[in-house]
Amino acid sequence: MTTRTPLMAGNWKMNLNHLEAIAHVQKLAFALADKDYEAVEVAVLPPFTDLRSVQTLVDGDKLKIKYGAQDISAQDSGAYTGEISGAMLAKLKCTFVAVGHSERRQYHNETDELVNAKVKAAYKHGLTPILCVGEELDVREAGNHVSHTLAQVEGGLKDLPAEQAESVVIAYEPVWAIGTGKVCGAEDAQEVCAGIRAKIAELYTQELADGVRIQYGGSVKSGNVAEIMAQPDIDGALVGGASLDADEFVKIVRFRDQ
Ligand SMILES: O=C[C@H](O)COP(=O)(O)O
Repeated sequence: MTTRTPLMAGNWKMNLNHLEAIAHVQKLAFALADKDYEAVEVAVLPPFTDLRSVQTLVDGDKLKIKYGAQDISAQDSGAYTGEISGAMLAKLKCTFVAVGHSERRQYHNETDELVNAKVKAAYKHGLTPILCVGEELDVREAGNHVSHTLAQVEGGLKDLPAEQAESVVIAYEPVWAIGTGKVCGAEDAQEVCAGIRAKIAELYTQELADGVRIQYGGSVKSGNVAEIMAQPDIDGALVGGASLDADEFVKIVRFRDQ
């Protein structure tokens, strides 16, 4: 049986300036240092303006916490005002980059085609994309949540070679559960995550799909993380609001203790 190391990632969204970021990561590192958390990968996704400060801290103190960006340009360089390239993120030694978060899809009209180009840009620069997918409330109510989400997975991975797809992280985030306090039931989330794994097996191989990590995101807290992580096809969490509270995020990382 394939063992997948859980990935607990905090997506700070547009919160915490670079000074607050340093204090926050120091707090996380201190709180996590007193107990072995080797079996869980921990990452933070700060705003772009914090990344250099986080890199300096992580490098300087040799922290095990990984970090990444919340978005990436599909372009390599040039006249794209406001965009940040994969090369820039790689230079800051980012490990991860979130791609296609629902807030990017909703507020910046990101399509599956653009998301796919961003996934490819991430790999081009040695970054691991966290491909975010998930349905809106009306889609869930119409019973089309699985097909909708699988279409986003297929679109995001289009023409991606197996040697890249094998390391992709998929984050299933039902849009109606993001920041609302409404958690998708663990079994409902499992249903979709199992579907995602089956779709990846169909696109590639079962062996490849068995190694891909699938996160759940949407109002994850210390109080519900254990039940979510107990699902066989859920390998981590993409945590928004609760990741801004260092003590709460540490509890989420230590989901096995909850
Ligand atoms: O990327 C994280 C998700 O959007 C979840 O956010 P949330 O934990 O605040 O619901």
